[in-house]
Amino acid sequence: MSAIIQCNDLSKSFGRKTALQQVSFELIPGETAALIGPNGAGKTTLFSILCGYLRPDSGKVQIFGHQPGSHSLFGKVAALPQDAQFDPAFGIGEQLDFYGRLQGLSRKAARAETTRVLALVDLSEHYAHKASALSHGMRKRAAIAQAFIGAPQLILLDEPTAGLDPANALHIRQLIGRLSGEVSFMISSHNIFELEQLCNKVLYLQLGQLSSQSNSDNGTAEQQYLTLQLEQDSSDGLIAALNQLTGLISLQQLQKKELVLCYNPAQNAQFDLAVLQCLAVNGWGYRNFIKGQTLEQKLFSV
Ligand SMILES: Nc1ncnc2c1ncn2[C@@H]1O[C@H](COP(=O)(O)OP(=O)(O)OP(=O)(O)O)[C@@H](O)[C@H]1O
Repeated sequence: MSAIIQCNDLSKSFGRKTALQQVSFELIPGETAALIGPNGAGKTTLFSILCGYLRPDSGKVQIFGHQPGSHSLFGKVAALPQDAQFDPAFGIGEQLDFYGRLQGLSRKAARAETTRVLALVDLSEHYAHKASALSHGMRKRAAIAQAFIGAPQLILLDEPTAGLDPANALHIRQLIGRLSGEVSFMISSHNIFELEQLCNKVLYLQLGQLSSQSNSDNGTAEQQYLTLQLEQDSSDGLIAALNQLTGLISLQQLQKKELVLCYNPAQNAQFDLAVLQCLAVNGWGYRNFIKGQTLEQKLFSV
């Protein structure tokens, strides 16, 4: 299967500051990738290289087999930069029309495309409004609409929900989730929970190096995980009872109310049911019963 993004040994420095060091990864069709890392890890630098705004010092990067920024990618790759801004002097619809025109659409087609993408982000009524008249969340949604213009096959979103309230962030997550069957996304965010819901591939950058690439599978045929969030603090009695269950490999207490159970499904295909029964019989309540580990647990081995 040919890769959508292919990065090999990508390095980039700014003076003596190394922003990326021999970063290699690929994104294949059907994958939605999360780019995670602490402040200064190199996420924006990597995005800028993928968008063709910056050139790497060394290494190779190809998108759909072409160099980032190349003419062949015109209309195929769209991006939402972290600090995307609209000109405060013009209506947002007019500016979206302009982006459509830049993609080669006729005036009429560009207007129709603006109508479509404004509806996607729930801003249909705001065609004529200037950016300065919109709230921060609405401006962010309008910027995201810009990335959906035309028919891009890859959309790079740098912190798409940063600064949004929970309702607006949910709206954007739902939109990305809905479109991810048709379009490939690469998304950077500090919100691990959000990325866990949206992405099936995780790239973890730290000090410019890719320290972990995990596909969000949840274990192997021999080893599966259950995460249990309890209503009350766990007790010796509860842990002793769970330790009796057939198939249990290990039990880890992450917090007073959170346990991760690793088990072998070949030894007990109904392990999850057995856990629920054990809780019910003993009158122990639970708030959440998650099949698998959370992304936070996987990345940071907590
Ligand atoms: N134009 C630049 N000139 C000098 N140093 C830069 C430049 N751009 C980035 N850097 C440095 O490169 C490193 C990576 O920065 P980058 O912005 O890519 O990180 P990031 O992971 O996007 O951070 P954040 O989460 O804070 O946005 C940082 O140490 C930063 O200071």
